[in-house]
Amino acid sequence: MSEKFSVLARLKSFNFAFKGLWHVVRHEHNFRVHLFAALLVIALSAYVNLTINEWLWVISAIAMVLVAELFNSSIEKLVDLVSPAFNPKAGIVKDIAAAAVLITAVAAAIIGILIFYPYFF
Ligand SMILES: Nc1ncnc2c1ncn2[C@@H]1O[C@H](COP(=O)(O)OP(=O)(O)OP(=O)(O)O)[C@@H](O)[C@H]1O
Repeated sequence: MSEKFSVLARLKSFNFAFKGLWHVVRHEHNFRVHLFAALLVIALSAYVNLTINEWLWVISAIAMVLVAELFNSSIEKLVDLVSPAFNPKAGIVKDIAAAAVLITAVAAAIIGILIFYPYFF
């Protein structure tokens, strides 16, 4: 049977999500690097006064990278939990999660170049 809707329970879920976010901000260097880059890009976007459409692309690209980084960190933690010892399969799982971040970062870089190039050259 499904539970009754509770505003308090929903607020607690938000709290768990922020707890996870705060954990990666404090402990994951790669996430901090991407977050710092995102803040720089947002500042640059405000400086050159992007159009609404350009803002949509920039925000989507930033979110895509940060979300991939969060899933990557989560998968790393899960792998460490279920396979603390060396295991080639565990390594592949982590490598694939890292590859997902790489793809999003390359796509975000291309989006950034296409959007900002006309403002500077
Ligand atoms: N249990 C394991 N068994 C086999 N190989 C592993 C294992 N854990 C990690 N590896 C290999 O080492 C690489 C780095 O794993 P690690 O957990 O140290 O990530 P990381 O370097 O902390 O990543 P990031 O820098 O993104 O936080 C993995 O991509 C994988 O190739």
